[in-house]
Amino acid sequence: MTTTIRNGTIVTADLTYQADVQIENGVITAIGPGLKGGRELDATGCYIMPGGIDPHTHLEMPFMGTYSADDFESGTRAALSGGTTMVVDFILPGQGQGLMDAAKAWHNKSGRANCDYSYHMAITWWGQKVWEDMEDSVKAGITSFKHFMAYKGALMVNDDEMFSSFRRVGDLGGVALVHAENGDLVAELTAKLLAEGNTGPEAHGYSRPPQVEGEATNRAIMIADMAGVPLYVVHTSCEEAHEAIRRARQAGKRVWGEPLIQHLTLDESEYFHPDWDHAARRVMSPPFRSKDHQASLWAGLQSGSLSCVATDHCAFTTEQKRFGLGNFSKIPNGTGGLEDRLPMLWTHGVETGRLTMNEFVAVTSTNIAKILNMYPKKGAVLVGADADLVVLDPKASKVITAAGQQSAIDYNVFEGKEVRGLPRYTLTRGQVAVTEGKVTTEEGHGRFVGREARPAVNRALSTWKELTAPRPVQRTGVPVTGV
Ligand SMILES: NC(=O)NCCC(=O)O
Ligand SMILES: [Zn+2]
Ligand SMILES: [Zn+2]
Repeated sequence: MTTTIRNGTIVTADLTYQADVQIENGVITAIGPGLKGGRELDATGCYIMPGGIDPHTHLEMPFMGTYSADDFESGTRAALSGGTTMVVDFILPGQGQGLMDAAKAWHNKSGRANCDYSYHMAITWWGQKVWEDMEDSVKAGITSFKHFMAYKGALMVNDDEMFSSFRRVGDLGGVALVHAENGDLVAELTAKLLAEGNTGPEAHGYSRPPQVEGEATNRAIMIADMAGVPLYVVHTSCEEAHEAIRRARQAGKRVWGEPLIQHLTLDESEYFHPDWDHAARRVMSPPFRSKDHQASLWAGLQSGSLSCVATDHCAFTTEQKRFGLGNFSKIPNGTGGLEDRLPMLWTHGVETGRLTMNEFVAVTSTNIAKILNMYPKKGAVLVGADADLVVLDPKASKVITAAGQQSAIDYNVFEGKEVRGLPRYTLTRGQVAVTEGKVTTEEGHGRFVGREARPAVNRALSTWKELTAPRPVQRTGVPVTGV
């Protein structure tokens, strides 16, 4: 099956130029002027870009006594509808559960995916079995390992466990990920707020101030440095965390930060809304911050100290959010955004002049493809790359509404926002899944993308560690005192 995208402008992370793109059997086979043949898609006035890659989703995730409402079918349908052609979801082993056992459960769920997907493995407990399974995980193509420094009593791991795990990840050539919030302090602050009668969703933000994120981000960076492992910090939401990442990068450490589209465009005032449901629907961790923090995140994307824009798509219905009526700490944490990430970033990033089009591609697709070692199969418009593409129409606009979305939930945190930069077409491995808002996804079309370990970075880090490791000084002429 041949498809040709004609008359468009190709925009990648480093180039902008006019050319047609030809696709055979899901792969880009030719790029150049005057291509013809097969099914022809007109891209006049549009940009042909690598499809978005969302490195942070939780589809059908067991969490806080329930499951997130979007599964791999509705979640990836929402993704494609908004121009995202790949998601990376988190496998969450239960306490005492083997990593590969949990991976099997995730593979069972993801069989319904409409677009390609990959996984990060969460380290939710520590022991010999986990240490052993981590190698099997890497052999199975799951080479990034997430550590929750928050959610005490549930997913949280302690510093000693994190240090052991980070060293193992380093030895295996993987990447360590962290949810960086100080879980002990969050638990203390939560108990105090509840005891003082602060039970509403606005207290969620007070329970997780920027200091708990800044402290944990800095701690994770230092532990990763000692372990000799590259570190990816998920959902960086505030200047304190960004500052730690910026400083680490300037000092030569291999650290990346990931702001979310929600933190870039929504602020803490949402939690003070008089409607409890409105506020609770926006409860996520870290919480929305002040506009000063937003400015810091935008500056990070502009300067390159922050690398990827994700969603942390973890959507709960209003009914699920109401588990926390009378106690904010029981509101399931998470918001949606898969369908809206690209148009929101285009509108608030490219249209405002904060980002160039090429930077837009870098932070929505190419950077994470490189970090997770799947470039140029993903994240590229190159001959031989998978034809995961978005033909983005910069003039097409819509107003975001829950009624018009693919996600299974009954609201949208971006409700009422007007956006531009919509897909004229979204292609997943060459298959057209979206045509000007009409969604024609195929359940089960998505394939698992296994990733090789990336030992080069880790080898560089461990070579430096080895060179600078403590050594006894060999002295002469000093009397030996024996034991
Ligand atoms: N972010 C959030 O509130 N929910 C999803 C789980 C996580 O990433 O912490
Ligand atoms: Zn998290
Ligand atoms: Zn998450």
